[in-house]
Amino acid sequence: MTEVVLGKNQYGKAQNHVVRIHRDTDRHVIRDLVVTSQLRGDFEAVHTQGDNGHCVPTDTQKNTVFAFAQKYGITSPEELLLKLSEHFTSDFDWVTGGRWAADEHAWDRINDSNHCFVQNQQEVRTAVLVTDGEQQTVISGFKDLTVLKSTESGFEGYPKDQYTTLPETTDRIMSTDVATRWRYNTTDVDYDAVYADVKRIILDKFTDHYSRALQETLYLMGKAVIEAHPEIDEIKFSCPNKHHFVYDLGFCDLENTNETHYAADRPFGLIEATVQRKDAQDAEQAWLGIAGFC
Ligand SMILES: O=c1[nH]c(=O)c2[nH]c(=O)[nH]c2[nH]1
Repeated sequence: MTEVVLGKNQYGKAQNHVVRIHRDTDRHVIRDLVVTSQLRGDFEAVHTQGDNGHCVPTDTQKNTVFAFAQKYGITSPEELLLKLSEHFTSDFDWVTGGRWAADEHAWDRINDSNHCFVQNQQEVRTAVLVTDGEQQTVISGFKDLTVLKSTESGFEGYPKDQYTTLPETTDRIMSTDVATRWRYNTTDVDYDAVYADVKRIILDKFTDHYSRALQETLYLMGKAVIEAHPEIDEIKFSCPNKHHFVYDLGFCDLENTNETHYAADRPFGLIEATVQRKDAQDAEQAWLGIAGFC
């Protein structure tokens, strides 16, 4: 007789798109979030017995996201996720944890208007909260922050074999779409302020040195974040190296001294790294469910 058991599971409502206007004064504030709520706990019977007695509907989870946005406002994505987690784990005693995630699109004011906004397409902010019993782990980040430096980057000194054709360079374009996530070692955080500061550090570091490889630049970014923020134990990056090749215009006798480039969209280098506080606690469980490296 083959024995079959239920393994790890979680369920909920994905991608609840909630736009909350804070309109206590004429100067409105907009928070635009896509929120996913998933519960973990004793859901054996719903899977194996057809017994929904423990199955808090995904529809209820969706309603709770919108109700909490209204009731508490959205001060930061992370704080909304923490409220959802505390609610579900305290109101339903078989819910022992879960995973809550939010992507946030930022809006800027048009001409400093009180109520007209233009979407800021710079990056998408991300937040994940994983709750397991008493343990709450918050991982924040962003993706799709496209940056480019037109000089102060090179790549030399690499090993060469019979397959190497890449010429060494001390002056190339370096460009990437920064995707990063960082893990907090506490939930006592001013999430919006730290977010703004981590983004500032990453952009500052991108500019402040001659880069010998994208790897070096990512490490310097991560190191600066960990040094400046004791509440962050590790930060991960996943960054494409968006190659820009100097276009050979010899066919029409035009000189091209590092000016006109062919921006190749593929293949691309893919540079991924974790920078962490030495001796920080391992938190692999919290990273599970994050697609790709980060
Ligand atoms: O910054 C870089 N890192 C690499 O590992 C690499 N490999 C490559 O071909 N070009 C580059 N550039």
